[in-house]
Amino acid sequence: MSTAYRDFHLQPIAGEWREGGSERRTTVTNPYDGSVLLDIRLADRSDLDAAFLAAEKAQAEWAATPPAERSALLQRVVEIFDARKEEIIDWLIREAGSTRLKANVEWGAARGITQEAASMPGRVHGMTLASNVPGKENRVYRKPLGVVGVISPWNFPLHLSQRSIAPALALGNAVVVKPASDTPVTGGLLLAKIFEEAGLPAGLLSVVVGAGSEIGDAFVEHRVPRLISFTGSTQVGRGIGRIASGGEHIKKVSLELGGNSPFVVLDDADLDQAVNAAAMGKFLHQGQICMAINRIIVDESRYDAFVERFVEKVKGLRVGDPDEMETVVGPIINARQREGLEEKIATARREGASVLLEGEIQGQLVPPHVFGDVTPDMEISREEIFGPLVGIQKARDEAHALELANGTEYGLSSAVFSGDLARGLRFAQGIKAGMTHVNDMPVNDEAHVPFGGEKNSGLGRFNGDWAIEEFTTDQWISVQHSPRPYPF
Ligand SMILES: NC(=O)C1=CN([C@@H]2O[C@H](COP(=O)(O)OP(=O)(O)OC[C@H]3O[C@@H](n4cnc5c(N)ncnc54)[C@H](O)[C@@H]3O)[C@@H](O)[C@H]2O)C=CC1
Ligand SMILES: O=C(O)c1ccc(O)c(O)c1
Repeated sequence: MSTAYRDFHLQPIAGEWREGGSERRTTVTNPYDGSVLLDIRLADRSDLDAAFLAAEKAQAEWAATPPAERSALLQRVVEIFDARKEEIIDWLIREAGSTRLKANVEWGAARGITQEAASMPGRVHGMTLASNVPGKENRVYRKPLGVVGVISPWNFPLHLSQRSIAPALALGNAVVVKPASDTPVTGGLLLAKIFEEAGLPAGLLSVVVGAGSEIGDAFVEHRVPRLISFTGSTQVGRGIGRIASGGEHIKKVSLELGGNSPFVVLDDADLDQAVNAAAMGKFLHQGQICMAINRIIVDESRYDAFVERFVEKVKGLRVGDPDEMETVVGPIINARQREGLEEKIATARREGASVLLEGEIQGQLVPPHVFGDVTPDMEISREEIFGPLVGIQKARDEAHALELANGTEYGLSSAVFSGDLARGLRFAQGIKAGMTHVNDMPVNDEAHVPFGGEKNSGLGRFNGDWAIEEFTTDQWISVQHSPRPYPF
């Protein structure tokens, strides 16, 4: 059994593990018990420069590596995920406040996208196209972008970094990652250790642990990255989109942003199935998932029955120590997020929502709160909650339910329950979102299926062929086989 990884106070920058150069340090704590996990000196702009320049230097040789060699390396990463599963899960519990249940889900998602990425090197294809110019042959070469900058959030830190890192490397790119300050280990440092153990050549993967406010803009503005793959809030994503597409060094940008998932229960839904899906889709990871249910919309004919069964189900959810298998609702990641949830609870009450379920907040543990008689203009409907709170709205009929479902700036994930699958599919096709699930919760992600949002939930798609599109680019090369006559 390999010894557990250590020295996470150091960062893998330009092929060496070293202390950051900033004057600033950050202390990473366990959100459940407040214990200090590590103290790390942050990276500064010179670290950022070194990381990007080393990536640029190493990338050309990596891109020329035979696809089978790149696939084999990703396969070794999968094997290390298996060998170190308990170590990875333990870090997700201690650093990200994941329940053991969620940590297993996240380990599986990150392993799954790594396995999918291992198949990508052999799936890249160019094409030849006939030409209208006599004697010309048109060739389209599909090439890696070069260096990819990845910025990831704290909620599913391992998977939301890996779903960019693994495909980008598999396709011949080099990568520099900036994880969220709350989760530097599971958001990047742990993955760097795994790729290093798998034999990834030095310089191809750097992790810069720094405050978004200190190195964030410099990261996006830098000359080297050809794509910024960002996952995070819509607010931050807007700024990144502006710099990437409008700064001195224009580059591609992929934005996976906030969500406000509607969970619609039509009048012919199986209520028990809907209640179970709603509980899981709302309270997994204490609701800190971009796809999590943000609004429950129930046909008024089923509202009372749904509320009664849902509240009864949620009352039984275990809140507490994330390390225990039975725990469903663990800690909120930090004080700022918890305070935001306290404000959302107060605002829901002030705006007239009825309290169907509440509980005492203890430390970072916020028990499930359920509000009834919610209207679309209330903050708890309009804004992303990102916590274990939910409001339930009444729909007059199917058309009103669809109007409510589409009535926000977001369009990431969504769900609809109906006893008639054709009806459910028709309803789903009317929802303006990147992802919709009929008779299931909106929290779904499969490594070969396109993941992403519409409207203010972002731009681009992850997974499968969509990742190949995202992390490569086309070059048209024409070959003039016979002299071309020009008019002058
Ligand atoms: N669409 C999706 O797939 C997902 C979206 N999210 C969204 O992320 C949010 C929660 O995660 P947070 O980490 O709090 O989001 P955030 O937007 O505050 O931070 C995300 C990342 O951006 C970095 N950052 C902050 N300011 C920056 C700047 N000026 N330049 C460059 N980087 C900067 C942060 O350090 C972090 O690494 C929620 O809104 C959630 O909906 C979270 C997970 C997945
Ligand atoms: O955005 C998220 O929170 C999130 C969580 C889990 C996933 O598998 C995913 O693709 C996104």
